[in-house]
Amino acid sequence: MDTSCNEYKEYRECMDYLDFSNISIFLAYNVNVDAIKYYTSGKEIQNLIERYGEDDIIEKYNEYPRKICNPIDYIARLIHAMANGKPAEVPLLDDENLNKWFDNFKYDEERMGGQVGIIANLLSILRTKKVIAYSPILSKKQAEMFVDNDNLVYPSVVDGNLVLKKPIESYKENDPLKINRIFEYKEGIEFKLGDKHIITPIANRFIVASRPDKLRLEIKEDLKEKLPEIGEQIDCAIFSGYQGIKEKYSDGKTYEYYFTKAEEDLDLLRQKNKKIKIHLEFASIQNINLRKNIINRILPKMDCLGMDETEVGNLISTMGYEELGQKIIKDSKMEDVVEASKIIMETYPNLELLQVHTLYYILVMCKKDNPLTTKQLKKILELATILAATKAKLGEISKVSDLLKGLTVPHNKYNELFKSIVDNLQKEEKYKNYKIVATPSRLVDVPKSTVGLGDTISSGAFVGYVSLLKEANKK
Ligand SMILES: Nc1ncnc2c1ncn2[C@@H]1O[C@H](COP(=O)(O)O)[C@@H](O)[C@H]1O
Ligand SMILES: O=P(O)(O)OC[C@H]1O[C@](O)(COP(=O)(O)O)[C@@H](O)[C@@H]1O
Ligand SMILES: [Mg+2]
Repeated sequence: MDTSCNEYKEYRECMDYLDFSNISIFLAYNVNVDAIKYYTSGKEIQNLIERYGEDDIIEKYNEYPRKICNPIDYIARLIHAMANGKPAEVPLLDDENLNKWFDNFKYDEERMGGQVGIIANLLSILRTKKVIAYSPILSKKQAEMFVDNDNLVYPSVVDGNLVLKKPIESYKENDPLKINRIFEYKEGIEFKLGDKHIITPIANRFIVASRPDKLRLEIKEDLKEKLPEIGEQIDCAIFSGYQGIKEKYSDGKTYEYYFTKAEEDLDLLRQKNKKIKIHLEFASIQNINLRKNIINRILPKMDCLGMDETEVGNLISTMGYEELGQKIIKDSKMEDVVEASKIIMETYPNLELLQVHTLYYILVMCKKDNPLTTKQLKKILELATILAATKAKLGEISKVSDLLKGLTVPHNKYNELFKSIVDNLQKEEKYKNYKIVATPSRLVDVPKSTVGLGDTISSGAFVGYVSLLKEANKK
């Protein structure tokens, strides 16, 4: 490559911001296999509609099922997602026949999935000092999907001692495998439902998330005792996957039990190291009761929060701001997202950084006295857009130099507009105690895939933040 070209200079500058070699991180809880099917034309959707009956699908479409209990629920929610072009994830009933029905699709590829799986591989490739990735189950196939680097380890307890070994040396022969089905669709796919003529407005993904009864979102007792020791070895942590908690399990345990455990995990991790920064990656949580529990019990223990536009809309609606939430889900206007962010930060003063990624912009809000400058925050967001564009283009980021591909994707056309919105908001009296920083996305027109882009953005921005904070605190 010509090292005197602008692209290379930008790449070098980006690399200066991408020095994660001073950061050790703990990740919990969700890892799975993403089985991905690409819908490339409306014909397949039209066939599904004909096969399962248009009237029944329309009825379900209007009902808006929050759990997939049969093929019609699936088709109805898939159509919703495709019509809006918004990211969506719906849990699947844990039922053998339904799983068999989903197995009948021809999946185009299998990939590492789940916030922990995606983030662990990314941060390992980006040369983070140490990545300790935990999930309650680790089968051989799952372990093989982790990148085989020395900086990526899985925690176990052997003879009463904490042992950090590569995932491939840590799997358990009888552990089950969790598979989520991902339905990716392109922009411009056309089909009809009743009198609706649907054209997908943008490429996006619809996730059918498995919720096996056997999988419990928790850190097993022996390892839990070691959390204070893990805490001493890390600078930060990302917790995710709470959307996988079920209200009730076959042995009578309930969500209350698992949320209590989850709260304990966070306290234990911080027990001997109060400086750790902890990020929550929010997700699509269909069940309102579970969403409330995540908000009321987990959010107050977090330092940083990351979410997409639908998730911020759902979060703020659940906090009682229904109208604002609906507006954000529909239009994702920056002014509304900033208003919601302020409400969230005021309600949860423990939050020092809030990050929202939308199709057209990525935004952070923090308190005015945050030690990082606006310029530094902007650079972190810039890095996040390059990571997202690279993954959107290639499907996977396999090496640092792949980021050159992301750099060739220009910012979208709303750069000046976003800049003036942020400048105006920042002048408003009500935001005088906050820093608001935004950058336009580098939108890939025809992405290879979109699943995992949010995890990529959030982890890149969060670790970039912690890394710069660590440097700033040294001075
Ligand atoms: N086609 C795309 N090119 C670049 N970046 C994209 C593209 N589509 C989506 N994005 C970004 O990824 C997040 C998705 O976040 P989720 O948490 O996975 O919903 C989106 O907000 C864009 O910033
Ligand atoms: O809720 P679950 O079953 O843990 O699954 C989370 C899903 O979200 C993902 O982590 C992707 O998230 P994003 O697209 O928001 O980055 C998938 O890989 C995974 O299938
Ligand atoms: Mg996401």
